[in-house]
Amino acid sequence: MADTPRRRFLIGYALAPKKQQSFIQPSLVGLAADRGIDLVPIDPARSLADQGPFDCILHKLYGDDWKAQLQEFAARYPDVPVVDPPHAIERLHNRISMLQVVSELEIPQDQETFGIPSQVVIYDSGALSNSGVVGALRFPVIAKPLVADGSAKSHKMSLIYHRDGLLKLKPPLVLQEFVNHGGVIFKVYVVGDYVKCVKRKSLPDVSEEKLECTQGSISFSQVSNMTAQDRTGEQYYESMHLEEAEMPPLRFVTEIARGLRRVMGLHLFNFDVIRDVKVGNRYLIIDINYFPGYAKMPSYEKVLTEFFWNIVNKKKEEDGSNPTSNDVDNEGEILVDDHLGTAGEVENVC
Ligand SMILES: O=P(O)(O)O[C@@H]1[C@@H](OP(=O)(O)O)[C@H](OP(=O)(O)O)[C@H](O)[C@H](OP(=O)(O)O)[C@H]1OP(=O)(O)O
Ligand SMILES: Nc1ncnc2c1ncn2[C@@H]1O[C@H](COP(=O)(O)OP(=O)(O)O)[C@@H](O)[C@H]1O
Ligand SMILES: [Mg+2]
Ligand SMILES: [Mg+2]
Repeated sequence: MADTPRRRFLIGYALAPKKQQSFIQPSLVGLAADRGIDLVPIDPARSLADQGPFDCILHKLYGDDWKAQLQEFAARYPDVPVVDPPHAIERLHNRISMLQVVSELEIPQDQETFGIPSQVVIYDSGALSNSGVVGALRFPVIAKPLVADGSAKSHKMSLIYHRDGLLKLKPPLVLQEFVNHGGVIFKVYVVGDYVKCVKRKSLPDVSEEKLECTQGSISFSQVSNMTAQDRTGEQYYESMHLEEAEMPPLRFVTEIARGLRRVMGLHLFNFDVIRDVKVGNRYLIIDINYFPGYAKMPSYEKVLTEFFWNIVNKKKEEDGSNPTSNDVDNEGEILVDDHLGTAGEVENVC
């Protein structure tokens, strides 16, 4: 007797063209197809509810029209998961509400502690010269656009050495104390119950001497995404030995990832963590991003395919039955495959 054909699942994705190009690689589409999952593009210009039928919607699009489309879809197909719900993503579009979630985490802080850098939000230019507002901040500070909506503008930042450097800034923005962290940033990628921490180059430390003799400010954008070419001529980056930087403890980043996931109700995000050089066991979360650049994660195809499989098969991520395995290639990075609810499964395969 012939085998019953295996059921196929349809995941519709709605992504900006650049994101589609980086994320929807033939290798991902192929691996997912081997597991019975077809990834198909959604046309956002057409009614979403009239496309499909889908077993899951995957998206990173914003705007009221798209939100209305998702709402209409959810009303018609309440059982189809939308990864992730717009209301949960939206708190990441503001750099204040984004980091408020960190204070909601209930994680014991024994060997390591965590938090966020001191910061103030500035809505109007007058506040930039108001001692009552900026007086409590220690310089240098980083000025970040308040809005984090994925636009190039929302990534444009300045490192400000002194108070007079604040005056040319354009609110609304967040002024956040710059914390010396040895020029290394840890990016923790979360895919459902899967957590992976990698290290990247960051801004160099600012010494007291440098602070005293430096005027004004410098502008930068997406430092950890810079290529070697972007940095040509900068001796600092050439002299840095990223591979020597110690990783944060696995259990610690995994607990934070798990806590953030629970508080935010998101499946797909990453967060940026720095380690305070002055207090070696203190970690600061400085940024949380929805649906980041997963294609930069080694074996992202496998991790994402397992995630899709769990979603369409309605596997509870907490039940320990997630088949995501630890055997993916990790190229010297920390890889944690955290089956929520099952203790002691954190693994360092560096
Ligand atoms: O494009 P990539 O691969 O650099 O990914 C970007 C992320 O880089 P990362 O994975 O953290 O190194 C990037 O992370 P950072 O903000 O640079 O920490 C953002 O998530 C960015 O999305 P958006 O512009 O904020 O909507 C991400 O951009 P999109 O891919 O979503 O456009
Ligand atoms: N408080 C801080 N102290 C030291 N460096 C920081 C701080 N905040 C940001 N940075 C540096 O600036 C970069 C960009 O800031 P981030 O908040 O991650 O913005 P983006 O959303 O554009 O990635 C970080 O990757 C890190 O290198
Ligand atoms: Mg960042
Ligand atoms: Mg960001």
